[in-house]
Order: sequence, then structure tokens, then C-alpha cells
Amino acid sequence: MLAQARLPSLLPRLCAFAPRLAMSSVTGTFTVQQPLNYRGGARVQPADGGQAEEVYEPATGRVICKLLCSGEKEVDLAVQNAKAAFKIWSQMSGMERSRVLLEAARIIREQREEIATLETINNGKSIFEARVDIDISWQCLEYYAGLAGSLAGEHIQLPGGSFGYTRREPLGVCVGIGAWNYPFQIACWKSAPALACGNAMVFKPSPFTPVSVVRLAEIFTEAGVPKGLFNVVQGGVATGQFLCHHPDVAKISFTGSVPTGIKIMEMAAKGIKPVTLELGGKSPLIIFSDCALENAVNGALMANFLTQGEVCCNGTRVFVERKILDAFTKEVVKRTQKIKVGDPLLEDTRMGALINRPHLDRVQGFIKQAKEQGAQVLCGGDLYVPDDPKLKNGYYMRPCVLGNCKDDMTCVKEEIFGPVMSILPFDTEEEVVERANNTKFGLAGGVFTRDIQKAHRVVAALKAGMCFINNYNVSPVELPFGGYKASGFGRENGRAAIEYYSQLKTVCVEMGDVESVF
Ligand SMILES: NC(=O)C1=CN([C@@H]2O[C@H](COP(=O)(O)OP(=O)(O)OC[C@H]3O[C@@H](n4cnc5c(N)ncnc54)[C@H](O)[C@@H]3O)[C@@H](O)[C@H]2O)C=CC1
Ligand SMILES: C[N+](C)(C)CCCC(=O)O
Repeated sequence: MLAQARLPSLLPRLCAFAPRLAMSSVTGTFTVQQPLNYRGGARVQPADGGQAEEVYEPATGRVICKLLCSGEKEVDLAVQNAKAAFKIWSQMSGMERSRVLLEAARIIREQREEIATLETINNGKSIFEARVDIDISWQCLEYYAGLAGSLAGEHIQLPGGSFGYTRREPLGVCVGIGAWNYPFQIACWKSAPALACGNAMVFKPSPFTPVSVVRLAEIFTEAGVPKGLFNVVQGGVATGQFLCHHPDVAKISFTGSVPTGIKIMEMAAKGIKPVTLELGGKSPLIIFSDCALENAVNGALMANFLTQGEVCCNGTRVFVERKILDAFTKEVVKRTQKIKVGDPLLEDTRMGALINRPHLDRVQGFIKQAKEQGAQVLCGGDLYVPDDPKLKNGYYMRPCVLGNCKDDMTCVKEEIFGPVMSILPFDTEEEVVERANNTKFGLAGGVFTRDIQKAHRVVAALKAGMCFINNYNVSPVELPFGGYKASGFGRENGRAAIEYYSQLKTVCVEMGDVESVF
């Protein structure tokens, strides 16, 4: 209802973008007709490739469009466009770039509802959450717009009045390769620092979620970036490989799984290209008995059930001090059972549909295996079939809490990437820190306690790149985000990301005569 009620104010812009969306921001009606590649400042059909993949609306299982995968020629055209735009953009001052990025942020804010709706339709997450994603996206652009004007090097004095200075220079054409869980936000987390530093970008979203990133490309053009500065190519493995192997690509920033991350790094190694890898996780959330229980329960829900549990930094191993195990478990199960699953475009829905059927089956497989290995399903875990007939073929399940878990169970060791929380009791701080770190991953971690010394001591001991004290999965764009160990390296967000989208040139200046040793 609310989605329909909003329509009149959105109509003019929606029609300008995609005529069908105006009539169809109701689940089960949206289709995409326009090309999904973006090159040289416009939507284009790919020049080659052309293998078609179906793109789904997870809420209904309906095909919303066919994706034409970009071939080698199309990838090359996108890179050449980016190269040409780079020449203009990299010569502009930081303040000039800042103004364009701020305008892009403003347009995203203005179109928040439309972009969030696109994201919900293509990803399956609730509209409530998609709006938050879009807010984090424009905040990211604003943040890097703010930094663009003050990117600078150092001035170093040398003997005899000589001196040196450093210049922070862009890398060139950067490639962004994204996952399907936060399509628009991932594209912003990569493009905002890249563009602020003076780079151009060719972005490839996941073939499951190709739609919203093209909107971002249109917004950049509308905001005033040179045509070709931000291009979108579409496709899966083959398209990604063409990008990574392209000799004119200077850097690859990848968000996705560990196995793909390894392949990206191998391809990058051949061209000596720097990489940023944002990979998977199996993060610990440690709940001490002296916590504020209600906050800890809220934190555990935030750590596990955003975006149907399809979040890389989720705290899926919930370690609970044995003294409060029963009280915590009872409350967390009660609250999980209350999560409203269903049509993601409805205002009161808090969990939508998983990305696709194979992924839902995979998550179900993990739950089945957990039961076989002795875990106890305390709630959820079963498929959910909404009453609304149009949702019958959607990919829904009820959020799941597993009790009686042991550290060596598959559900505790492997990333499930679905709404499945594993509860693990512990007795001492020393023991829990060791168990928390006993994983190949190291993306995130969290601690709930009222004891500030213990909180800082424990996060200092966690081998993870993003730690939370008394909260979880909040994402202020001012803070760097990224992993330790198999969760990758490089950082997104915060000042730190500048390091990964720029290179330092040192200039040594002689003020005297050259004293030759020859
Ligand atoms: N650390 C982080 O920030 C995040 C990590 N992830 C991780 O991503 C995974 C889920 O996302 P998926 O899309 O299933 O991951 P994926 O690794 O299958 O695909 C990610 C992207 O890489 C592309 N790709 C696949 N094979 C490629 C190849 N050989 N060369 C170049 N590109 C290739 C895909 O088309 C897609 O765009 C989970 O493991 C999750 O933890 C997801 C979101 C955030
Ligand atoms: C926004 N946040 C923190 C919930 C998740 C961001 C990382 C990801 O793309 O999975």
C-alpha cells in the first residue's frame, strides 16, 4: 500500500528512467527493458558477448530481464572510454572533483526511494533496509567529496636548502567487481574513493543484481563527471576475467567469495596490479554475562539477520557466557520468531527473500547438516511460503537459531551466508578469545560487556579487521572496513581507502650544484 501511495510524487522521475517502474513498484510487476551496459555516458547494448542470463526478482521467482554478458570487445571499449575520461578527470583539482561527487550524493538522496525500490526488487531485501543502504551510499560519496580537496603529499627538508615532496596521484583505470548482497552500496564504496582520488572506473556487478549500478552510472553523468569516467559492464566469470587481464587496468577492487578472491589475485599478479579483496567471514560475537542483555540480543539480531543473513561481516558464531546462556537464548529465539518475513516491498517486512533458489537450497543444506551433526534448531530454518499467491515461487525461509553447537560443526566453521545463527556457550575470557580466533577468516568481531577494560582487551586480542563494542553491523563511512587473514586485505571507507586508490610520487629537488662522484 505504502509503495503505491508514494507513487504520485515519484512519477516524473520514474518515467524518465524506466517507464515500467512507475507502474510497478509493487512486487511482481517490474521489468527492465533498457540496456544494462553503460559506456561513454550512456546505456548501450554490449558490442559483443551476448550470452543471455536470466535475472530474477527473488520475492517472486519471476524473470525481470535477460542479461547480455559483455565480451572481450565490450570490456575493451569500456576500458578505453575510462582511459579517455581519466585524462580529463585526473587533471581537475580535488575541489572540482568534490563538487561533482557532492552533486551525485545529492541526486542519490533525491532518488532514494526509487533506488531503494530497484534494490529491493532485484536483491530481495526489505525496502526498510534498502533505504538504509542507499543512505550509506550517498554518505560515502559525501565523505570522499570532503576528502578530495585535501588529498596532499608531504614536504621534506633536505640539507643545503634542498627539499623533497610527495604527490598523491591517481592510479588510472580501476576495476570494481561486486557481490550481489549490497549491489548499489558496494559500487559506491568502490567508486567514491576511486573517483575522489582522480581515477576512472569500470564496474561489473554480480550477474544476479545488474540493475541498480546502472542507475549510479546515470547519476554520475548527471552530476557532471566526464563521459566514460564510470562505466558498467555486465556478466559473470568470463567478463570478470577480461577485466582482470586487461593491460590498461591499473587496479582491481573485488568484493566476493574467498575462492574467487584467490583467482582475482592470481590474475592481478600477472599484470602486477594492486588488489583490494573484501572476502567472506565467519565472525565471532562474544556476549559476556555482565552485558546489558537487551542490547546484546539486539546486537545478535543485527549481527545475523540483516539482508536475510547474506552479509560478509555477520557475527554468526555467537559465544555466550554460560551463566546467561538460558536467558540470552530464550530472548534471542523469542525475538527471532517475531521477525516479519515476506513481501520485501511492504513497509513492515523485516526479512525478504534470499537471492536465488540454488542459494536457498545451499542454506537449507547447511541446516540439515547441522542437525545431522547434533545441533538443535531452536527456531526457524524451514522454508516459508507466504499467503500472497504472487510470492509462492519466492526464495523465503524463516530465520534460524541453532543451539547445542560445537566448534567443529560445519555450521560453525563455514560461511553460510543466510539467516542462521549458531549459539556457543563459553566459560572464560581466555577460552573464548582462543575459540573466536580459531578460524581461517578474520573480517569482523564483536563484544558485549559493561566492563570497558575487558571490552578493549578482548577486541585487541581478536584477529579481525572490523570490531564492534556493544553494537554490531553499523557502518559509519568514516571508519575503515576490511579483513584480516582469508577475509582479504585493503580497506574500504575511511581515510585508509585513499591509500588503495592512489600512488605516491616522490620528487627530490636540488637547490645547490651537482657534486658528481665521477
Ligand atoms: N568482505 C566483504 O565486504 C564482502 C564479502 N562478500 C562475500 O561474497 C560472497 C558472496 O558473493 P558472490 O557474488 O556469491 O561471490 P562470488 O565470488 O561468486 O562473485 C563475486 C563477483 O565476482 C565475479 N566473479 C566470479 N568469478 C570470477 C572470476 N573468475 N574472475 C573475475 N570475476 C569473477 C562474480 O561475477 C561477481 O561479480 C560471500 O562469500 C561473501 O562473504 C560479500 C559481500 C561483502
Ligand atoms: C553494511 N553492512 C555493514 C551491514 C555490510 C557491509 C559489508 C557487505 O557488503 O556485506
